[in-house]
Amino acid sequence: MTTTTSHSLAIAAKGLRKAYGDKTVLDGIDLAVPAGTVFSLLGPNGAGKTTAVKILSTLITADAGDLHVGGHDLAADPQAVRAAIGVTGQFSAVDGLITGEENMLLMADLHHLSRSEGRRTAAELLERFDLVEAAKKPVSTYSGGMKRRLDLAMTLVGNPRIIFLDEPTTGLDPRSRHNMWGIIRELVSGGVTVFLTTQILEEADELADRIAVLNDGKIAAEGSADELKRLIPGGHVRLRFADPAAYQSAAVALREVALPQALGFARAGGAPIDETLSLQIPSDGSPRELRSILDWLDASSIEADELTVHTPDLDDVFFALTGGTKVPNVPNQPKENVR
Ligand SMILES: Nc1ncnc2c1ncn2[C@@H]1O[C@H](COP(=O)(O)OP(=O)(O)OP(=O)(O)O)[C@@H](O)[C@H]1O
Repeated sequence: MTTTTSHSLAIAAKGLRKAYGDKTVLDGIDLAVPAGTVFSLLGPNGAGKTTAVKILSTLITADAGDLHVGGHDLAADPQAVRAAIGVTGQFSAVDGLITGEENMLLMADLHHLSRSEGRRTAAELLERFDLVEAAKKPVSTYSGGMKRRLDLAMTLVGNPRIIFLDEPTTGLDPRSRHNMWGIIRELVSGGVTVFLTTQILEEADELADRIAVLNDGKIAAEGSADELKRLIPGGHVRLRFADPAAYQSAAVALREVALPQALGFARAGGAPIDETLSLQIPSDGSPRELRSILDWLDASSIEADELTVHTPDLDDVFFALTGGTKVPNVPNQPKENVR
């Protein structure tokens, strides 16, 4: 980022502020999104993600901030910004009463395309977004995934180089979500810049080059997914027992046996999680540490029924940075590798 000039930034915000009454939503945040990348803004409900999108896409004005989108000053030339961007998401322009094709043609009209060019663009995009069969049907009959695809297709009519996607896959089933991710990746490989807000941390992990976590009006942390994961502790090995007696003796052994501190056992004994008969041992998940844990289990004649390795994921980052649940004692996290 240090080498990125303001020239190659698709979105640049300095000191962006917005308050509603006495509630400060954005407390002077800085954003820098290089052209052709995906930037994801994460944050708990009400953190101000949509507010940021609305400001940067000219729908509402900021109270303060030096804001540039597509190289244009947002305050001085909002028209030029509007010409450079597309917005889809929570405030979608899709009209459910007319057909998908009619929605597309309406959009082509708004962009002052000629009749033939409008028809050609609509046909191309309907094809690209797998909506040809549905094109002549009212949008009210579309599934959630089809509506999102149409929404994005409509946004692309004006060939924007910067797209704001406000929670683009909320409510979609996993297949539709993955389809949408594929579409977004394709856009980015064509040079489009994507500003993405999402509640789905896996989505940011999958798509974003850089992620910023918004909390209490400030950017709590910013970086690539891997950089953010490295910010917080949370790696551990979890041993699960089917037999309460085996669990008990392992818990006692873990507390009593002097485990080598150098291997990260300083908090040996971890916090027993009673209902799940599980024990956690802080660990970076490296083969060396795993071998050491397995050796210790053998030497202590402890038979665990399951051993899982948990490395910090974006959920952990989110919890840690937004003041949520303590890291890492979150039982039954989905992203574990059972060994
Ligand atoms: N027009 C408005 N008038 C007053 N308060 C508003 C207005 N719009 C948003 N807010 C408040 O500003 C805060 C930020 O809202 P915003 O919709 O930007 O959050 P968000 O991060 O997008 O949340 P979510 O994840 O729930 O969509 C919230 O507390 C919201 O209630």
